Amino acid sequence: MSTLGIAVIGAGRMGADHARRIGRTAGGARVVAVADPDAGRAKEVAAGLDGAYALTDPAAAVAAPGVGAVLIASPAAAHEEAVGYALERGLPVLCEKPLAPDAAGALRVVEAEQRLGRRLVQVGFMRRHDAEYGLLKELLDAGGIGRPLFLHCRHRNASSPPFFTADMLLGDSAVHEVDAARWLLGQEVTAVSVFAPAPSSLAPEGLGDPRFVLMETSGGALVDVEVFVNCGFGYEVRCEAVGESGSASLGEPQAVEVRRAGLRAQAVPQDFTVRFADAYDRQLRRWVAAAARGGVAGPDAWDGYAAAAVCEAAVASARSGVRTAVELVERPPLYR
Ligand SMILES: NC(=O)c1ccc[n+]([C@@H]2O[C@H](COP(=O)([O-])OP(=O)(O)OC[C@H]3O[C@@H](n4cnc5c(N)ncnc54)[C@H](O)[C@@H]3O)[C@@H](O)[C@H]2O)c1
Ligand SMILES: O[C@H]1[C@H](O)[C@@H](O)[C@H](O)[C@@H](O)[C@H]1O
Repeated sequence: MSTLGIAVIGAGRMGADHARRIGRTAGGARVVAVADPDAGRAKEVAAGLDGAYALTDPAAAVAAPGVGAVLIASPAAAHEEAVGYALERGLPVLCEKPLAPDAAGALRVVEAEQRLGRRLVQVGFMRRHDAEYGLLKELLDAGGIGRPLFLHCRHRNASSPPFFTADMLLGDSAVHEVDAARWLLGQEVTAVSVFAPAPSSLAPEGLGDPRFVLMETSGGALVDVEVFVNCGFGYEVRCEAVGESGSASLGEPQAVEVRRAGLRAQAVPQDFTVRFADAYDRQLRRWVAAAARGGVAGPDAWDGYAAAAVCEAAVASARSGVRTAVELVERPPLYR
């Protein structure tokens, strides 16, 4: 089997992390080019990879000799353009979430794939590759707790980066729960309402952190999400599914429990690269195997579009204070 050459677009935190993982865990692939407008970052990441070269132009990286697939980890606003470079060349793509910052951009990707007549774009909703989420999905699909009535979700980050905005709290963070809910339930989100307590005085001003998101689904379930990106104590993602005949939950701490000095304690992971390390590896292995055959293995461009549309409605609801319906175009046959 020949080795799949990958161009990594965006050499920040996630680009660097994925690039390292490709060499370590995704057999049959290697990074051949790294592109970032910040030449120093591209060089630094490429230097840690055997034989990869650094560029500042994403289009040139995608067109570089030996590139057979593209991993995009630039900021959301740059995703659509980079996906376009890959699709022009018929190359498989793993694009970090969100597929685009708005539904219109994500829909243009769906339309470009339809013109090609092939699904080439996978979106980096890595929770679908997490072992606990996988078990919950199997249980729900098997009817193990009956018809699902509720998903109660919590999404907490220790702190948000300096560039984080109120809209990103929904489009960049809660977007994971939007995708997970659609996937776990096998239903679309039809309406969304966003509520907020008085913002945490410990969060950056103007961020409106935390938020409470309530989603209604096509099958009559309700999904609530606490998104709190400056909780201070660590990274915590939990989900409890409640069905007609039982409940199931994930995200309880997996760490060793220590009893000392009158306390019983377990460490909380400090960020996503720890909590979802296995999921990122599994996502890469599955994508590399599928990309070598010219396809995808996980959430596709339609999923990226549907999630973007829900987040856009959530942003509208957060601004207006009003329940907002989610409008989706008809699902094209390519994604059925
Ligand atoms: N799946 C996850 O758990 C997860 C976690 C963190 C971030 N993300 C996603 O990954 C993406 C990147 O996030 P990050 O935390 O690595 O951000 P980052 O700011 O650390 O890195 C982004 C990099 O992209 C570069 N860049 C800017 N414009 C570019 C362009 N037009 N083309 C190529 N590179 C460009 C920047 O110079 C920077 O080096 C975002 O979409 C984010 O939502 C996903
Ligand atoms: O980009 C990151 C990433 O997607 C994390 O998984 C999520 O927990 C953060 O809230 C988000 O900002």
